[in-house]
Amino acid sequence: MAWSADDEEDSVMTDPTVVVRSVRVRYRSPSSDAAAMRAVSPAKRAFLRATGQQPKVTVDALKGVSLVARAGESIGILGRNGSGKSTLLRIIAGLETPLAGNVMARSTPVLLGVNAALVPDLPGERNVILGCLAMGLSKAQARELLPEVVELAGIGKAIYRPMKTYSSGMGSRLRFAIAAAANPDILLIDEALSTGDAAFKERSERKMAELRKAAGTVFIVSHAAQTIEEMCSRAVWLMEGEIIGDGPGPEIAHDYRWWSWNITKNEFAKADEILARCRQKWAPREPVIADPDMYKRAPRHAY
Ligand SMILES: Nc1ncnc2c1ncn2[C@@H]1O[C@H](COP(=O)(O)OP(=O)(O)OP(=O)(O)O)[C@@H](O)[C@H]1O
Repeated sequence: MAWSADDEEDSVMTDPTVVVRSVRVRYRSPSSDAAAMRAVSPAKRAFLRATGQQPKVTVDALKGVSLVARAGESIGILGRNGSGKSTLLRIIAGLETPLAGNVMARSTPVLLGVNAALVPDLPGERNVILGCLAMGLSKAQARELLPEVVELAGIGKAIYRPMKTYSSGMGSRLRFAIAAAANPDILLIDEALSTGDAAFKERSERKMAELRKAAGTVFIVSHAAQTIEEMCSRAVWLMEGEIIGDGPGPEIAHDYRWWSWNITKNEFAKADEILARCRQKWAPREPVIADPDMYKRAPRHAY
């Protein structure tokens, strides 16, 4: 089902694959900022200094994010560095628990991350088997998929070399091929697709179209508005942990690109205008699910 702002069904969403409701994620991180040290009590400051520690500060990575993904959608997640894109993917993958809110998924999402559990000392082909096993496939299924993964990754004879000898682009391509070959219902991709050449791009687009056709959902994180524009039916623009806009891929990517361009040119008033327009036109909506039983069937996180 294509995304449509005018779609009456938008308020009651049918066929959801992933539901993210009011998710907040907060990190506590040590900080060398002198102001952070000044903010703690004198006793605590003395303790931290004596033990060589730094005070902790709070980072609100996601500040109440809601979205519903539906079967057949490819959803791009756009935003500047530190806007919360990877955090959102990790939350959807169930790798982190939110401070508040919850995430439901129709099936276990497969996250293709830069830290996918592969072994740098082993050749690419051995890592394909390991990756498939990690996604729950049997050894026989993994062996069967090997040629398809090798073809999709398209890294030639490098497949026989240890992964630690790969360029970052080659590594990303192999990880994408491993994750996609298992035909997951929900595939989460963090920045892999911008690293390939034209042939890889075409193959990966074809694979993603296949997954979507099988009524799956693909999430793609990218800084590159063009990747989102070309590959995603829908896009979510994140800024400082909040959704600025959630709408058709090309339109959101266009707004994001214009906003970024104006920021680069120090045209802050124009950038603010684009932001305000996008917020107004493509504001995220609180999910209302046609089948509330889904929450009972597939709880991933509890309040
Ligand atoms: N483990 C962590 N501990 C503390 N802070 C974190 C942690 N992980 C992420 N953050 C902070 O949360 C915020 C969002 O980070 P996130 O990695 O989700 O951003 P991003 O949009 O994916 O960035 P990038 O485009 O640079 O990959 C950032 O301010 C980041 O510093």
